[in-house]
Amino acid sequence: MSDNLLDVHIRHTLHTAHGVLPMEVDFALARGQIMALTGPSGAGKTTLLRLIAGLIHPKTGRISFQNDRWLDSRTRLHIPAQDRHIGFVFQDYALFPHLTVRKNLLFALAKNQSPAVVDELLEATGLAQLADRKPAQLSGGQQQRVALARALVRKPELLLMDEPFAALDPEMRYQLQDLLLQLHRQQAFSVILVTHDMGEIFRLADRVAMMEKGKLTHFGTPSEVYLNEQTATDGLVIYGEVLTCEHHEDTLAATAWIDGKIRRLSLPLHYENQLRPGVTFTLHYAGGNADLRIIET
Ligand SMILES: Nc1ncnc2c1ncn2[C@@H]1O[C@H](COP(=O)(O)OP(=O)(O)OP(=O)(O)O)[C@@H](O)[C@H]1O
Repeated sequence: MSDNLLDVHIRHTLHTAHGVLPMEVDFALARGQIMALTGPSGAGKTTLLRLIAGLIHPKTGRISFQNDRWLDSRTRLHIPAQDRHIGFVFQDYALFPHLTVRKNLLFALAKNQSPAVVDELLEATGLAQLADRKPAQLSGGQQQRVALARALVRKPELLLMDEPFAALDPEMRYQLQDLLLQLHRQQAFSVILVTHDMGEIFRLADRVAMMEKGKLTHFGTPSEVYLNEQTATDGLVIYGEVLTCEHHEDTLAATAWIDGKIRRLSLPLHYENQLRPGVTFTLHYAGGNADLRIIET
């Protein structure tokens, strides 16, 4: 069996406000990986998700999933969306407003599938106490938990998420990212996640695909894609947000979002407990002495 879960080669035409734009996308996603799909508005990110899901037909292309072919324009093969093993999560939750949380999940069951999975997911997503409420009686974060649980009812091996946490406040976004990572560890599905949030990319993604005007311009790990300059910070007072932090021999190697760029910082080990991802800080770094102040988490 191939290590690639998903293999995508698509040629399509985007009909933009400024005219027709050719879309050309080729990439492979390995089993269990989380891929962030990012890039400016109108680049074609949502269209790519819809093409992978089978909701729209490309002009030409091939898509394989595990050992199955979902699409092959040469043989006119097009497996319909409902027969591709995919879960979907959108920014606006897209829940049925007239159904309770439990019924929203039950509605997603496949024919002959045991409803036991619904209770498992309600438990795993912390929704068991809210199962009899309707979506309007839930916060945005709770509604997105329901949407995530519902997307996992059929135990998909691929989850497509279109800016799923963008409408949530930072704390709720962080909680939902954690929940996604936890479910991902337990169930080992792969994810393609459209996001503009740099913290989210570094926190969640194994791979980043950057898209512009219908084409992938960069593909690689977050560090490969974003970290192409090292910064001398000696003597500077800087303000930033921690993205990652890990031991590197006898120092802490952190990446941080500073002045609209990703920077690499080398800091004394004793800051380890303070420098968690998501923390914002000021740092005065001079001659090997770093004076770090945490602003908020
Ligand atoms: N089915 C389609 N076929 C061809 N073109 C489309 C289709 N759907 C949308 N478009 C056009 O393709 C362009 C890209 O749209 P898309 O929604 O994929 O961008 P996006 O990168 O997701 O942007 P955003 O970040 O704003 O959501 C837009 O100009 C849009 O009008």
